[in-house]
Amino acid sequence: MPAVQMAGVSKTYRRRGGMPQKALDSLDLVVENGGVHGFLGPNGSGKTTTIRVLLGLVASDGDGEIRLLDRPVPAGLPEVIGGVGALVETPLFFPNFSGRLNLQLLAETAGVSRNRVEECLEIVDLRDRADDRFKGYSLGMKQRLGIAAALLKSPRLLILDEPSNGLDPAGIRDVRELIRRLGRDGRTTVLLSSHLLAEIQQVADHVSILARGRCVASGPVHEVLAAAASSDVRVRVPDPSAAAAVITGAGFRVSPGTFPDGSPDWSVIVVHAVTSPADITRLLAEHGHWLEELTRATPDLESAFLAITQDHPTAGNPIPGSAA
Ligand SMILES: Nc1ncnc2c1ncn2[C@@H]1O[C@H](COP(=O)(O)OP(=O)(O)OP(=O)(O)O)[C@@H](O)[C@H]1O
Repeated sequence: MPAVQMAGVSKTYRRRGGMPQKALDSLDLVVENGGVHGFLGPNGSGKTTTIRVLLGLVASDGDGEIRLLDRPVPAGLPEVIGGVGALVETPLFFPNFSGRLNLQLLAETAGVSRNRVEECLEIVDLRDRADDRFKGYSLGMKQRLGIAAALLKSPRLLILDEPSNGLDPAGIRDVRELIRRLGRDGRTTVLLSSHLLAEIQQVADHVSILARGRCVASGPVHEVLAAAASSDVRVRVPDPSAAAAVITGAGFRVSPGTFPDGSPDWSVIVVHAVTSPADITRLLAEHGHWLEELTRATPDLESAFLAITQDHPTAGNPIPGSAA
């Protein structure tokens, strides 16, 4: 059974005096058990709302079906919430208490043993600093303590909402390493929400991409990349602008390659939606353009993400013509 199943779930925020905002629009999401499932989407695409709905922190519009660890949400939440650990916002800890004491207090409330506190400190690599005061921790250490707190109850599902937000590069690296380790332990399924493509690409096995409150792509990371890559080819010829005109004239859509800084590189032509690369080779040869190079474009997740979300602009989804 998947850890998370959502089918046709919508959520509209209604604010007094404001336009209703449709944050989730008939969302379908399946998170299979095990490993790290990346939940990727631009700001405002509905990631946090999805997590809040899953945890019963906000109510959906009442349509569709939500199941968490195979129990219906919200009715069955009390049965399964003990098996879910979540880091949704920066957790509150006592600044003058040590990391260890903070965890021990939480463990007592949750009926968790002190041994487990030590295990969790070990998992997040904070044992050496466990007796230091929380307020002296770096942001990355604070975040790792938050993850340790979410792990206390040995959850089957760990939900992390943008855990790298605000961290410096070293903090990001440590949190990334930790998530990787957790995904490999075989007991925990990690649902990792992020707008940072590199983060998802480096740690997730599966990814669901959200745009405007809908899931627009889902599957193993390499398959999502391959699907986005399969129809683009990169072409190098001595006279790119004349060749681009020929290719466009034959009905193909082209765009320039990109330099690492994101600026256009017109020495490379990217031809989109190519079923057979041989068609491009023949077309160019017929017009006297001899190929120096033709390769399938293999975008990183960032390009795939942009291509996939291009048709799904985000920034909230006000419902036209309606008043709150
Ligand atoms: N409490 C709220 N009241 C009204 N609108 C809201 C509320 N919370 C979120 N929204 C709107 O719902 C949409 C989805 O927001 P949400 O926070 O779920 O997206 P997100 O993908 O998590 O974005 P971010 O990465 O910026 O947190 C946005 O348009 C947002 O402005």
